[in-house]
Amino acid sequence: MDKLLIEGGACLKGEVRASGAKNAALPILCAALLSDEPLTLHNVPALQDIKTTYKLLKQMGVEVSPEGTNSVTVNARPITTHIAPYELVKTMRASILVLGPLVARRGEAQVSLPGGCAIGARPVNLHLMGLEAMGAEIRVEGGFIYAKASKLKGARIMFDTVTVTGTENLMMAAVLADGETVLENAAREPEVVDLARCLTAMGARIKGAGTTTIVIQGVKDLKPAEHTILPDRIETGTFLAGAAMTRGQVRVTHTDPNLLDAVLVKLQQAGAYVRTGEDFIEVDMQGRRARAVTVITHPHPGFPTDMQAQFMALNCLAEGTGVITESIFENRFQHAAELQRMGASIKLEGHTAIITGKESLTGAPVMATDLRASAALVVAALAAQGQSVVDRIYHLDRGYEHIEDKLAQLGGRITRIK
Ligand SMILES: CC(=O)N[C@H]1[C@@H](OP(=O)(O)OP(=O)(O)OC[C@H]2O[C@@H](n3ccc(=O)[nH]c3=O)[C@H](O)[C@@H]2O)O[C@H](CO)[C@@H](O)[C@@H]1O
Ligand SMILES: C=C(OP(=O)(O)O)C(=O)O
Repeated sequence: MDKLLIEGGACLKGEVRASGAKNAALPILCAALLSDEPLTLHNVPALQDIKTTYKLLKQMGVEVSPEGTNSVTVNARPITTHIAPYELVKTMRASILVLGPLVARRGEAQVSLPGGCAIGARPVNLHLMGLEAMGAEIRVEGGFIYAKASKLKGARIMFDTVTVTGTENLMMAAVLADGETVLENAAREPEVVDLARCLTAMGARIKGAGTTTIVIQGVKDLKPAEHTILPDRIETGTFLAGAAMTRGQVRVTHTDPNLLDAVLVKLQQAGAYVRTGEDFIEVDMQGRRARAVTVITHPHPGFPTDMQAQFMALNCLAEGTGVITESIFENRFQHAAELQRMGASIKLEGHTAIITGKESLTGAPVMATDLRASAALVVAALAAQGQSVVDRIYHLDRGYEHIEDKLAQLGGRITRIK
């Protein structure tokens, strides 16, 4: 299993390009299942989750070409099976996103309950409730979801919790349903909006994406389309947090500052000078130590839970005491114990972490427990004194494109050990 060897004491400086967003590319690849016409995508990040999705689609008979480049054409004219097997689905949360499209297009789906980051129970009851409201018969048995509907019907669906993939799954299912579907208390994440944009380019009729009410008028079929995946706001934020922790100056290009409002406010509160342009963000700490910040995670446009671990790492080195409250996932503080191994002072009280910043952290062997926890450990190790080995980085490879190359480009001393 690969590890990262990191020599600490870095001051991250320079320019780095943001990749396309994992959490937009994955649902959009699944959206290709809705159409028997080709979908060409650009800015697709080279990630393990993307490779897994290609495997999943290909075993359904879908053509994906050329693989391994940032532009790809997905052609789902043939769908030879409606089964998403456990071996492929177990590693990746987003694989649940084949459920809606398969039921809509094939009238049938058998999808293993999904894996992904172990940051909470992560049930899919709202996805299933929505499909049932649209007329599907659902049964969960032996770790699989079985769904059947000769033709989905438009429905009014009220989510009692904001769910990103739940909103995406039902939006996709509704695209080919009979009549109108209204999704209330829908997720407003930029990745939901990007999916809606792509579906619209494919001929879907969707209004309200980016608000809490999304209205979809079902259409009979879709047409060939082309779409560019939006920039990864979490990858962008990770590099910016890394700059703040290491007292450096980093410009992330090919990104969009409008996607990161809540994160940029916190970086400013931490004492960073933040400059933005149409497609770049620059954080400059001018060699100063960050101030601790208080963060509460919320659905978009609130502070993203996917940036929580990186800000905990930032607080570990900041001046003063910062409080971090995780309100989305019940088990998303696993990085705290690993940061403590590096000398951090963190007190956990239920959903809250109280962090008293230290002047420095010390390198240590640490274990990456989930994707963003891994990212937090990597940036903490870059800022720490001495050497760290970050183990179990397969999580990191699920969601960060060429992370060691990008961080090395910014002056980080980081090597992958095979
Ligand atoms: C592939 C992808 O896009 N992953 C993102 C997506 O995950 P994901 O879509 O899995 O997260 P959700 O938005 O669904 O989860 C939010 C909360 O709702 C709960 N819930 C969700 C569905 C459901 O049927 N029942 C239920 O109770 C979850 O347990 C969680 O407490 O949004 C999360 C929240 O921004 C991000 O951290 C993930 O990076
Ligand atoms: C939690 C995440 O991923 P997933 O939903 O794929 O587990 C993430 O991207 O931070």
